[in-house]
Amino acid sequence: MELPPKFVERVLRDLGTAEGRALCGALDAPPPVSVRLNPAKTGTDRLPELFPEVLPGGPGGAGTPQAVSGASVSSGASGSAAFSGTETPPGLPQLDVAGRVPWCAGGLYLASRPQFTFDSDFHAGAYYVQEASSQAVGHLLGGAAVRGARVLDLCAAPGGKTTLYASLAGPEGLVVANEIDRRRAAVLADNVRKWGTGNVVVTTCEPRAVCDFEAWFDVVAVDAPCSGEGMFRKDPASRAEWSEGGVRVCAARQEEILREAWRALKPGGTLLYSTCTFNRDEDEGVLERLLAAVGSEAAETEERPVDGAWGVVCGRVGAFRTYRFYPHRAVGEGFFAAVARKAPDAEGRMRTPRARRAVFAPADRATAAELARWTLDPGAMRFGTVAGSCYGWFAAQADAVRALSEALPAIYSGVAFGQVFRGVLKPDPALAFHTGLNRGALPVAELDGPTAVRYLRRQDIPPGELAEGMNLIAARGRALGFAKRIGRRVNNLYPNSLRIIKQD
Ligand SMILES: C[S@@+](CC[C@H](N)C(=O)[O-])C[C@H]1O[C@@H](n2cnc3c(N)ncnc32)[C@H](O)[C@@H]1O
Repeated sequence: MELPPKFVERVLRDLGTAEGRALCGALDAPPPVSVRLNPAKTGTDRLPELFPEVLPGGPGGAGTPQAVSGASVSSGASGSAAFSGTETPPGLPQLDVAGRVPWCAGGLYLASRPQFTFDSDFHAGAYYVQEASSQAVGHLLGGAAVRGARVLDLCAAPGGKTTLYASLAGPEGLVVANEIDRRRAAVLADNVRKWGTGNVVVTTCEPRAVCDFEAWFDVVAVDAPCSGEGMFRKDPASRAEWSEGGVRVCAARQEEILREAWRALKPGGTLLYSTCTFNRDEDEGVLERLLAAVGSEAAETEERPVDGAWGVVCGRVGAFRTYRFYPHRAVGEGFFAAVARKAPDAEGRMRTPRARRAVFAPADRATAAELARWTLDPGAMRFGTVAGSCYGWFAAQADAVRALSEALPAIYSGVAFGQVFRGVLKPDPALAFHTGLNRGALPVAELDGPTAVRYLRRQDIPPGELAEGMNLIAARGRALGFAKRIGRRVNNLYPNSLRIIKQD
């Protein structure tokens, strides 16, 4: 499928012939494959800080950016330790690593595309398959600055960025991941469960409804639905869907979403706007129109260091710093991101919408004691029940989760523990993925690779390694779910909705 002629015409006009041709050429080249490790499940946190100047052996190599007419290529701090890009991170021997994603700790380029479907670590939430440019959002938000923050991810499915924010926010923070499309929201909730951080609420509603939580969030991220020009390489079918009219429709929708996002942001909070498209109308144009609406003095600049070797094209729109990832310059798909802070003295009083219904009931003492047995840090959690199932939420944000869940359609929050019958927990599959699960609460059965795939297919597995009763099922030490042995029989409790159906 050819690139849309109108797109090519525009790119050559906007970027100049040489640059425009380089971009179009890159869109016809094979895409790099990248993943982002889950620090709570792979020990990435024990690796050195990862901003090398050159990607050793990375696909295409980061190279040194050339001058771009009409745009500045910033060179900021080049970061710290050099490391070998061929070094394999601990615990993931099956991934053939070709280099580090320089702007994201835990981001890895792979030398080839493995069959993720048959990798138990993929199902354990040990990593997320995420294109590299998108992984920059953590760095652009200031990385560690997100710890303990209340983050709204307004257009969140399938959850690539949500899981990154969840890792950064930690147990003191909270990520509200909203997705307007219910089916996509269900996939988002699955990915959130697998990531296992326990600090996410998944809602499914229009941006306006979430943003009625005015001046509530320290960070609002809008990864807007867009015309997807940056996906022309990874998803060639998207070329057929593109049109100039589509660009205009997207730009109008983005403007609306961004205005809502601004309402939800606390004065002093950070807004991150991103798209996977290249055109000005959906990128800089949307920011210009936001600033015209809210007043340019309502936004302040937040600077982020960008290493010249990354190949990112930096610019500005008023207070917004902008970052363009072109596939012929940076190793990743096309991506645009912009960051600014709402001025601390900007208008905005915190407003919490009224509860529509009571959702949570407190857990009684015996139930709470049983749930506490299953978690490593019960003191940090608050337990309750929702429609007869037990949940745990980190105490630091439990009141916020309650307020959100009572006013919005929330489809998942915190950690689903399961149901308690006669004082004993029948664990929910989500509890296996929770990084705070106390493995001392039950026997752990470690499966070999082929048996793990049988388990993930929800097929029968031999009772060999299992103790009588409930077992946590793991492969390579990473939890996948639960199974119950009754004599010679094993009840495979892996959820039907998650099971592998693909044939070898
Ligand atoms: C670029 S995708 C988000 C990708 C996601 N942030 C990630 O990293 O995995 C944009 C999302 O916006 C949603 N969307 C579509 N129309 C919308 C609207 N009018 N308001 C809010 N979100 C919308 C789409 O369903 C889609 O899931």
